[in-house]
Amino acid sequence: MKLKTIVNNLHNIVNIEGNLDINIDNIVYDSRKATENSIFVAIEGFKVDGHKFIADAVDKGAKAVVVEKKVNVKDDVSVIRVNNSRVALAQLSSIFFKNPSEKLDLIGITGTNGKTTTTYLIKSIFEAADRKIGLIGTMGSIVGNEINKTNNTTPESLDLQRSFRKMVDKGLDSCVMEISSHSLELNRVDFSDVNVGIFTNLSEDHLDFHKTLEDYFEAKLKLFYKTKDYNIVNSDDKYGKKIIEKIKELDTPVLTYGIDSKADIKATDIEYNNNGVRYLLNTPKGSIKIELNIPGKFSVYNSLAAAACGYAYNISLETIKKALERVKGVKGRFELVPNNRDISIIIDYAHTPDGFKKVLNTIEQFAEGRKIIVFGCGGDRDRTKRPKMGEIAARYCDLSILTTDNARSEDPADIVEDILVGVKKVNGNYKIILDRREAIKYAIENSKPKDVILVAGKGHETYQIIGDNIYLFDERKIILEILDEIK
Ligand SMILES: CC(=O)N[C@H]1[C@@H](OP(=O)(O)OP(=O)(O)OC[C@H]2O[C@@H](n3ccc(=O)[nH]c3=O)[C@H](O)[C@@H]2O)O[C@H](CO)[C@@H](O)[C@@H]1O[C@H](C)C(=O)N[C@@H](C)C(=O)N[C@H](CCC(=O)O)C(=O)O
Ligand SMILES: Nc1ncnc2c1ncn2[C@@H]1O[C@H](COP(=O)(O)OP(=O)(O)OP(=O)(O)O)[C@@H](O)[C@H]1O
Repeated sequence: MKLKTIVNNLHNIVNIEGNLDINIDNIVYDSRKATENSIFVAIEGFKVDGHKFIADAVDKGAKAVVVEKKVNVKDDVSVIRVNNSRVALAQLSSIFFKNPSEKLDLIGITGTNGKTTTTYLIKSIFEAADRKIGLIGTMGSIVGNEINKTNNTTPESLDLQRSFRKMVDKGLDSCVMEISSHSLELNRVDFSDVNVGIFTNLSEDHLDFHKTLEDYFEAKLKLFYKTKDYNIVNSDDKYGKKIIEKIKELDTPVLTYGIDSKADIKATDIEYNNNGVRYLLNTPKGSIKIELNIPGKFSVYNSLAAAACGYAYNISLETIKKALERVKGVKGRFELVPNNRDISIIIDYAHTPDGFKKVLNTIEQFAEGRKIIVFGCGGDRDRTKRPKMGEIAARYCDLSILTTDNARSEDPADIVEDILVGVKKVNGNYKIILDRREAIKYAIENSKPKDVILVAGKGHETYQIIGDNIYLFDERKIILEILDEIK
């Protein structure tokens, strides 16, 4: 594609120097990935300034650079100066890949908890309706049978547009994706043509990045001003109510869902058990019984959001029912590990105070024995949530075993100290075992029949990040190994 074709439509240009009549074969935002005839977009990041790597990108063959600052480059390199490199990257990428999101029904889900699960439920509903749908989120991107790991829950705009292009080329007609608050703040989904926006809930998380809960809310809110066809909002959630109030003047219609509030899509007659939930799904077009194979009230919410999305696309209630009922759960989300000790061992990705409350509430609905939790908190991430998670664990559980999560550059013992503040506040019963494998082993060895052990925080992840090293740590395999060792 000619550079001028890309640049002519670019917003926010401050200045252009150099030849635009050149061919561009690639766009990169990481100099290390620059190739012959590429455009390098220099981003001032949180850790380093991409402008420092312009010479590196040019050495590797970049013929144009997009910058925010004045720079000196070789004469044969074109320089496009813009107001905001991240926004420019999003637009360049969309143009370069020929606006692929316009050819997809794009459904974006935002919220603190439930995004991943809801994407999988929607995928199931669309597939049951014979739609061809791709998925992008924490567990990677799925295009047909191909699953690719992604660096972020919501990838950088360039990677996102490339995935959309792939979906269109492979004949998919829709895509469901998680839209993190970071991605909304950092313009990763700018120039993506979003049809439906879904809000699950909002509670404390990521306060290292957003600073206040209000900023976090404002970031999430942006999604609902981008959508064309529907906004689907949880009307039981305090922030969901705020969103409904704010967006009611927009042309995009709002569909609400909930259990306790007046909602368009509503669950009634709910019955919980340790394997799932039954409820009556009520919609403006009628009601139908749902038997979900994922336990907990939060699963009712996630399935209501997914059902509302199916409803928005005119998918029949029978199809929605069939699709929801065939989902057996998502890896690492309330995943039960089979054992013959008559205990329940649950692996769950809950890693926020709200996630903890929800998952422990669910356990309380069926637990007959003691409740034991094994968990740590991530290093180099929001520290404010550590004592809160400690307090919640100690309030709900008979024993909290404090251990290591992805400690990253922090000392695991320091992280545990932060958690301990909350545990001690409510005089919780605790034990510290920093080695996560040993912590899990202790929990299992010291359990009695009917006890419930929740191993929280890592969910689907199969590794542990300690310092700069990534160690293999597949919790489900490790639990099975331990069960074998101690049988
Ligand atoms: C805080 C944050 O969001 N950071 C994101 C940001 O990185 P950054 O701005 O810090 O980048 P940097 O390392 O300073 O580098 C600046 C620029 O120089 C470039 N560079 C760097 C080195 C070099 O040799 N050459 C070069 O060109 C880099 O490619 C980059 O373009 O831009 C990168 C590229 O898009 C992201 O991968 C990175 O996400 C990091 C990995 C991250 O941890 N993000 C988290 C906080 C995040 O976004 N999480 C949400 C999910 C949250 C949830 O719901 O759980 C998500 O959507 O993933
Ligand atoms: N609707 C919900 N409300 C509260 N907690 C939930 C909800 N859905 C799931 N959870 C809890 O949060 C954990 C994470 O769920 P899920 O991965 O679906 O959320 P997410 O929004 O994708 O989170 P992340 O982006 O951090 O992966 C689950 O394992 C469960 O314990």
